[in-house]
Amino acid sequence: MSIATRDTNELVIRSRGMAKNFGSVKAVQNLDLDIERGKIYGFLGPNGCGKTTSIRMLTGLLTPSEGQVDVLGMRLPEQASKLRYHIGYMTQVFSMYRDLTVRENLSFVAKIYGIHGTAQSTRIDELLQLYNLEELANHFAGLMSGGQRQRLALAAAVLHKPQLLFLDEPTSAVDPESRRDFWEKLFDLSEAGTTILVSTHYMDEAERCHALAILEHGIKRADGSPQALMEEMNAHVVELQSDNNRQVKQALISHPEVISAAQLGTRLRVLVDKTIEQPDTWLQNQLPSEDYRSLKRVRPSLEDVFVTCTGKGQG
Ligand SMILES: Nc1ncnc2c1ncn2[C@@H]1O[C@H](COP(=O)(O)OP(=O)(O)OP(=O)(O)O)[C@@H](O)[C@H]1O
Repeated sequence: MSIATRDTNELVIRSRGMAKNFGSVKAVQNLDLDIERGKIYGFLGPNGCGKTTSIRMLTGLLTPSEGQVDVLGMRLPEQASKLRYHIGYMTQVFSMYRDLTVRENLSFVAKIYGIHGTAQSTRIDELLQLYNLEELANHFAGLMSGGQRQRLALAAAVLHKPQLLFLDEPTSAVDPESRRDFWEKLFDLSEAGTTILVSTHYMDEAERCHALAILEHGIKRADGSPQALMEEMNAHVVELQSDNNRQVKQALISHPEVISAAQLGTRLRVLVDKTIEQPDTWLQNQLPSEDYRSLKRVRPSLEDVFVTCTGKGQG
């Protein structure tokens, strides 16, 4: 059965056991994904965890070493050339021509997709307006700011109205305000039915996704909605205030039950293994009372989930 013919919770991307080896480097291992239509799905992980390699396999640009991959009902790599007309891909590195103007770049992309004449100029005018590029239409892409380039790259990626959009770390070179505006555009696209797969190493960005996978060393450590990941996290979070945080931290991380103790200004955010039923009482028993001024349980964040499932414990 073609997976694109289901009408409820239709899967746009389904992979089983997807893997890629580069010689002895296992860039992606045994990756299972189920991504539903219209959702914004995130790949969260540090540099080198396999985000780009996974995206390149899902776009059909790279052949997996192993596994079964279906995207928009097309089997990869066999149907990769057909898939290309139905997806948009915004690469990590700015890939527009720097010595062409904004309009010329968009016109070039339109021609690749066979959009000519009035259809082309109408669509380009629409995109210039939508992505706030009208006044920059005749500017050279190479002379624009990070935020402007990003808007141009997004306009180019959606020019042919793809059903599925891949964005590889799209906001790493832009300021917070441009990031916020960019995410507004992504929600507009999602609302209109476009499925978006976005990779990031920013926690706040991952938290905006409908669902995400946390990747480390090419392995999926966890997946689900940000809310579910936080609720199901394998640790309790306790914050304490102390006058000698450095020392208290050292004392705490010597306990195997303490997954991490991270200093945040004057606070220490401590992740305690879920097997400890009363983490606040347990911590009080481990520390002399003069070592802290206050100690309380707090709600987990996505960063806590990331630390817990990747073992990045001593941060
Ligand atoms: N063409 C290649 N040849 C050899 N090794 C590669 C190749 N492409 C990626 N790798 C290796 O595969 C691993 C995953 O890389 P990948 O680029 O997918 O990670 P990433 O999460 O996207 O990181 P970044 O954000 O830095 O791009 C890394 O160890 C990388 O060095």
